[in-house]
Amino acid sequence: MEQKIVFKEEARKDFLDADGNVDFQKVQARWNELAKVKVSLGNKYFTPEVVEQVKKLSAADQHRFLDVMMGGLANDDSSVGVYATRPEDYDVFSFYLQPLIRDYHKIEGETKQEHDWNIPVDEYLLTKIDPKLEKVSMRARVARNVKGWNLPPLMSKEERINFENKMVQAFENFDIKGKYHSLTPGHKNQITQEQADELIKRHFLFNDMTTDNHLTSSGVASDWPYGRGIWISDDETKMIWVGEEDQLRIISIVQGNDLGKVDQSLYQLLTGIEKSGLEFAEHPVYGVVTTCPTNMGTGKRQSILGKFPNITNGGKDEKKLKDIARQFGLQARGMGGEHSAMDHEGTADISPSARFGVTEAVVTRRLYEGLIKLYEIEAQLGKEQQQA
Ligand SMILES: Nc1ncnc2c1ncn2[C@@H]1O[C@H](COP(=O)(O)OP(=O)(O)OP(=O)(O)O)[C@@H](O)[C@H]1O
Repeated sequence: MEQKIVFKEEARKDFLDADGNVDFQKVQARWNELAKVKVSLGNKYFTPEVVEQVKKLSAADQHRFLDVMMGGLANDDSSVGVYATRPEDYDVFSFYLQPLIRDYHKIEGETKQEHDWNIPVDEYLLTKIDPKLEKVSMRARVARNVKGWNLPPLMSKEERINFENKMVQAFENFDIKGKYHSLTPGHKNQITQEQADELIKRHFLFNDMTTDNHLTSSGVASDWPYGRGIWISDDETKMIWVGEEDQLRIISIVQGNDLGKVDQSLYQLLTGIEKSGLEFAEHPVYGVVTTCPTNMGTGKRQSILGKFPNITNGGKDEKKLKDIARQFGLQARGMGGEHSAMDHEGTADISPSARFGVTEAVVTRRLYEGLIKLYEIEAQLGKEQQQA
C-alpha cells in the first residue's frame, strides 16, 4: 500500500458512520486489512473486549479513542501506532493502553516509575572504551508536557500559539541565557527557512513535521508551523523544542567523551525550567506523560553519534548494526533521526531503547555498557578484515 500524506481530519472520516459517530466495525475492518502487512501494537490490542469497553464511553470519548489510534490506522508500517491526546487518556483508555505499554516496555508484574538523576561524572568515559573516542557528539533529551494542556495531537491552532507564547515568556526569565527561534509565521522571533534548514543540518532543530504521515494523520503535525520553535542556549549545548511530538523536548548536546557531562548539562536545563514554574504532566504509575507511549517513564533518550564502518560494511549494511544493537538493548538510527540513513562510515545514532521501568541513571549506564560491547565487535571485525 502506498503511503501518502494525509491530515487527521481527512483520515478519520473513513471511520465515521452517516451520523458522524465512530464506527468500530470500520475500524476493525481496517485493522484486519493492515494485519496482512504488519501488526502494530495498536492493532494487536484492539480486541472485541476493548470495543465493548469503549462503547460504554461517551460519544466524545469514543472520538478521542479514534484519535488515539489514527496514526496506526493511517500507516501500514507502524510498530506502535498509538498517540495519547490528553494526559488522562492513559486512565480513561487504560483497558487498551495498559497492556500495550506493558508489552512495549516488556513489563511483567507491578512497576512504578522511579526517577534518579545521580549520574556520575568521570566514570562513563568513552576513551576507556577506545582512546580514539575523544570527541564524540553526545546527546540526551527528555520529553515533557505541561499539566492542563492538551497533548499535541489534540491541540487547536490557538492552543499551539498560546503555548508557544507561554514558553517564550518563561525563556525570557530563564537563568540560562539563550535565544528563541520561532517557525510561527509573523512571530516576533520568527526565523527564515534558510536559518531553519541550517539548524536542522546541525542536528539542533526537528524536521518539517508535515513530511511524516505518522505525524500528520495523528494530528501531531496539525497547524504546522504554528506554535513550533526552538530555544538555544548561548553556548549551544542546550536546546528546547517547542511543539513537536511532545509540547517540549528538553535537550543537551555536548561534544566530548564523558557521558555524565551531557546528563549534568541536561539536568541543569531541566531544573531551570522547573524553577520557571512550569508543572509537568505525570502519571502515578507511568511517570512522565508523553504523547507516544514508547517515551513514558523517564521520557529520556540518550545517544552518541558513533562510526561503525566494519559492522555496517561501509554503511551498506545498516540492518546488521541495528540487529546487533538490539541484542544489547540499544537502538541504532541514521544520522538525521528516526527513519534516516547512515553514511558511508556507518555513522549511527545509538541509544538505549528502554525509557519506562528504568531510571535516568540506568539509561546512561545501559548506553555505556552497550557501547562497550558494540565497539568490541567493531574492533574484532576490523582485525578479521585486516587478516583476510
Ligand atoms: N548524539 C547525537 N549528537 C548530535 N545529534 C544527535 C545525536 N543523537 C541524535 N541526534 C540528532 O537529534 C535529532 C533528533 O533525532 P530524533 O528525532 O531521532 O530523536 P528524538 O528527539 O529523540 O525524538 P524521537 O525519538 O521522538 O524521534 C536528529 O537530527 C538526530 O540526528
